[in-house]
Amino acid sequence: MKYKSTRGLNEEVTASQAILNGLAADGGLYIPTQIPRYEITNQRFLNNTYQELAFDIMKPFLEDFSEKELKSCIVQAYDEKFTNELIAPIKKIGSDYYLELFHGPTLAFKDMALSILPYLMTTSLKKQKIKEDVVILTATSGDTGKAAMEGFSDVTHTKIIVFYPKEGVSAIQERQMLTQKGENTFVVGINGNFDEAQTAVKEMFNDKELNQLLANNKLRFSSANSINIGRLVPQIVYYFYAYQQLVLSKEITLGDKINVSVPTGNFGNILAAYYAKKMGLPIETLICASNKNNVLTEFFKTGTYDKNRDFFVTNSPSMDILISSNLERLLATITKGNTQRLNRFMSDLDVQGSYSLEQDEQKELLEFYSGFATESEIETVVKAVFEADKYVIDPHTAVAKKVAEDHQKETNTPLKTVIVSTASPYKFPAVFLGEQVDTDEVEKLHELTGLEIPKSVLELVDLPILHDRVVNVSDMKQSVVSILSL
Ligand SMILES: N[C@@H](CCOP(=O)(O)O)C(=O)O
Repeated sequence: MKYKSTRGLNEEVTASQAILNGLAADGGLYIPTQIPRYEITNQRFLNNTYQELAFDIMKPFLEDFSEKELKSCIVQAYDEKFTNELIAPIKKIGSDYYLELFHGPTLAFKDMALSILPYLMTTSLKKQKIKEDVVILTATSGDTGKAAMEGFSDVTHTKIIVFYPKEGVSAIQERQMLTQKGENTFVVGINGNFDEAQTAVKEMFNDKELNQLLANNKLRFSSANSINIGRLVPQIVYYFYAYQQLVLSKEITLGDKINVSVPTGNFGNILAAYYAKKMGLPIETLICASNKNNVLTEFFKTGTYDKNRDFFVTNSPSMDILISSNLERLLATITKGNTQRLNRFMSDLDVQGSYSLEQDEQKELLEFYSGFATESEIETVVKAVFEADKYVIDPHTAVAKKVAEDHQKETNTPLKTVIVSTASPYKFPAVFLGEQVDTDEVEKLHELTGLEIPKSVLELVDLPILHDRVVNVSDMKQSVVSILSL
């Protein structure tokens, strides 16, 4: 198994090279040259622990990792830093199935991949005999940044620089980032939105002058965003694991189809579900759930992607995104290797802010159902779920729940739908409480719901603020130069 660029660069690289590079040299995203099959009827599937399943699913994607290397990465990643021994438990609430992906150290689904990425990265450095240190450039709308810094904190031969929209994350998300320890961690607020952060980061990856400066200082860039296949591949695992749990609890029979509803921003999480389906997981419909920044809803309904619209800062900030990077990987499947066509889409997106698929290219979109939730719908859902079942969900999960309901109403599907629960409600207490609250006021959520406050949230209030950089978007490159003393 090798990886190639979505944009047609005539070079195939190994998994460890793709992980180290992050982005291909032509600006494209790495995609696997083939998607391996995983038979859920195999003898091991139903008996596997999360860690064992992670090995079986990830191994074919990481062909140049030895069995010993991959097992060591998995064992170090999925350990007691997850507060639930199942790592990614399914909770049946009423007639819903929530796949809880927030039991990691930073309380968001990003921990599922960012707990293992540092190990994959350092193993890749050794495998490729690279003497340079890696600078992980990351753009975040709130969750990736903290999870990436936590994962890479004080990891030798790495430095991590995170850019986040200063006015576009929750108070808890910001405090989580600003209190991050580790000599090698840097976080920079920007006067701009996530799209601007991500675009500038991608530009830096392909900035020849900057890369030369890095090389002169024995450094090289990589990414902790889901554009890196080292982020994407570990995210495939929990879809199989969810299915396994549904079978074991007799909610479904092995072979039954299910739907998954995924809160979607940068399109990485739902793309992992799409890859799981291609590998053989019986998923009928991939429900792409957006917030008010509903560029993807329109895309799946019309075949036109148009980012020329207002950018809203919402109560589900991690999904405040209008340029969903990973959609490029879906386009690579849709265009069936016609990289000229894909490049046309990408340049149209750059130049005019939109592109449209032809009728025959829209067939693959039928795998998806799309919908969105407004801010007030999110609040209503959060409250309704609590009133009905005394279960607290975060606003991103509420988006997935609302769009799953829309899908159910519209299609009357008899299939079970897994709602992907991407963050702890304690990261966004304001939505339940109906008022902005600071870090020292989160017990209000506990008083009203009885939901246990995670230790890491309780500790936040006493941790010192360690980062205070804020820059304009146009100064992001300069801030990297200055942080790295280039
Ligand atoms: N929702 C993300 C945005 C970046 O997405 P990623 O999955 O590509 O890292 C965030 O919380 O930062």
